[in-house]
Amino acid sequence: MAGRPASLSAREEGFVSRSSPRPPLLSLLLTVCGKPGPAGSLWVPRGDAAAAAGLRPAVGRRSPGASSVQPVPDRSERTATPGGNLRSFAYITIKDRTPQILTKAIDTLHRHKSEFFEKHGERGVEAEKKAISLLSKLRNELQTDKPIVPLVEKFVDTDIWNQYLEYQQSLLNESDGKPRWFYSPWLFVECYMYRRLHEAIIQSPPIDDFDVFKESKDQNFFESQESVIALCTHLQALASAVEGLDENQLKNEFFKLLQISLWGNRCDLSLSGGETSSQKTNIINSLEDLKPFILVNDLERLWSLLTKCKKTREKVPVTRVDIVLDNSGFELVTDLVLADFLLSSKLATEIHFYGKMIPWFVSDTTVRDFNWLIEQVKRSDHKWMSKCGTDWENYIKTGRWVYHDHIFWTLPHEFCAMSQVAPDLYAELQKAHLILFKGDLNYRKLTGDRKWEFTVPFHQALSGFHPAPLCSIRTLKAEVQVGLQPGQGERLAASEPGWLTCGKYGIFQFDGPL
Ligand SMILES: O=P(O)(O)OC[C@H]1O[C@](O)(CO)[C@@H](O)[C@@H]1O
Ligand SMILES: [Mn+2]
Repeated sequence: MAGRPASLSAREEGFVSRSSPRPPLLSLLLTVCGKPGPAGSLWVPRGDAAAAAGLRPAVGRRSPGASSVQPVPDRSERTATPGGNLRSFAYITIKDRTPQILTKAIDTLHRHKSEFFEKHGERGVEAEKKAISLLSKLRNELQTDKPIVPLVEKFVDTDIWNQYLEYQQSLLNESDGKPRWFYSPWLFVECYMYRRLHEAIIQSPPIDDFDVFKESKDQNFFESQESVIALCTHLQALASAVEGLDENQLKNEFFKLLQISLWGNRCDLSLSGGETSSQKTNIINSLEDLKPFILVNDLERLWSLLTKCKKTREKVPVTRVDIVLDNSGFELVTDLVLADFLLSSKLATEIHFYGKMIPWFVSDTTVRDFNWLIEQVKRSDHKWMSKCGTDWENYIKTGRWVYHDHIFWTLPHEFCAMSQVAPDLYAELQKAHLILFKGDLNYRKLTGDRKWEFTVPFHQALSGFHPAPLCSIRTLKAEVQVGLQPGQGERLAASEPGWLTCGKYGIFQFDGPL
């Protein structure tokens, strides 16, 4: 790739330089993300520079009167890949992957019809029909690029979502009409899709607590059994040896478990359109081979931070590590194994987890998934696996592990808006000595999903979001990456056009005092 054009770097395009009036909350959102606001433009499914600025492309790009969006080459500045794939990842996601996910959700509801009948009688069947019809309507709206419509139910976050929709509307010129699926920021429409999916379910009582993704999440866990056993066995062996480890050995093990947690992030089910994506081989054996794929490696900084805390434990008895979880199934096991080790190695004394309040991006962890997985691990026939489950349950009972729910994680806002939109959550995160953000979606929200230059410092891309020292642990599955060495991104692009989105590369990217 010939690098990002200077015209797209470090500009306030599309975010702060608008003159149209905004509702008060929206103006607030613009100011909290730093003055003059995050640089770089947003990813838009049918994005070119104008669309990225929130401006509609010329009407001619859409066949007049056409009921569906025709695939057209995305001539966005980001597509200068050798070999010439002219479509952005955002476009492909909204055009292909999200309808596929909706189709799978509809199919899942169909397959549970008799279960709904057994549980709720005719009402269950009627509810299933209703949910399916709402989801089909949603799929149609998306595929035909209809306007984004407000949410209609009354859930805890309905008002804030609708305010955010107004904000998106306010970014458009009067003649542009309503925000639409293919011409709005990708992060926003992708989140909106999952929120509308949830709306379809909660509008269909008595099956309003049905998680259409539960089955796939559970399947991912079961298919990864061998790796889970290997990990639990490794963890238990480590726990019994940990006291005798010297500083270097301990550091080595810490790095190993962090890398396992990183590669666990390859198992998300949204990138694969809801298809199975589990860990079938023992990941511990692959760590050395995978090292060259770590593009940013700030592990030493995590180590020095936590060892410093450990050394001053007499003065400050609590070291708290917060983990903003991503996917359930195998990835969650890797995170819990890491969390367990942090306690047994005394690198931390308390772990706080954050999950999603509603089913999200197919495989994201909800409290139900969290509890279910621990229960499964505990009930295993395998001695060491079951020991892990018992320990984990005890950590929760004794408060060494704490699970938090917050609706902010399933809002479309980038994290620099958190201190204003969810000050209670921001205050909670401020109590941590270190926050680990798992996964790609969290990275997109940390960086605002903007077209940053690859060399922009991570600290800058966070746009004022600094609740505590933090680290993103993420495999790359979206076209945003900051903090690279000069030339690094360009070299990767030249040798591997899909490097940003294929999930093969990973980062440990830290922000905090040195
Ligand atoms: O589970 P993760 O690592 O957040 O990955 C989910 C990713 O998959 C995608 O949905 C792929 O489209 C991205 O939008 C998202 O960032
Ligand atoms: Mn996820």
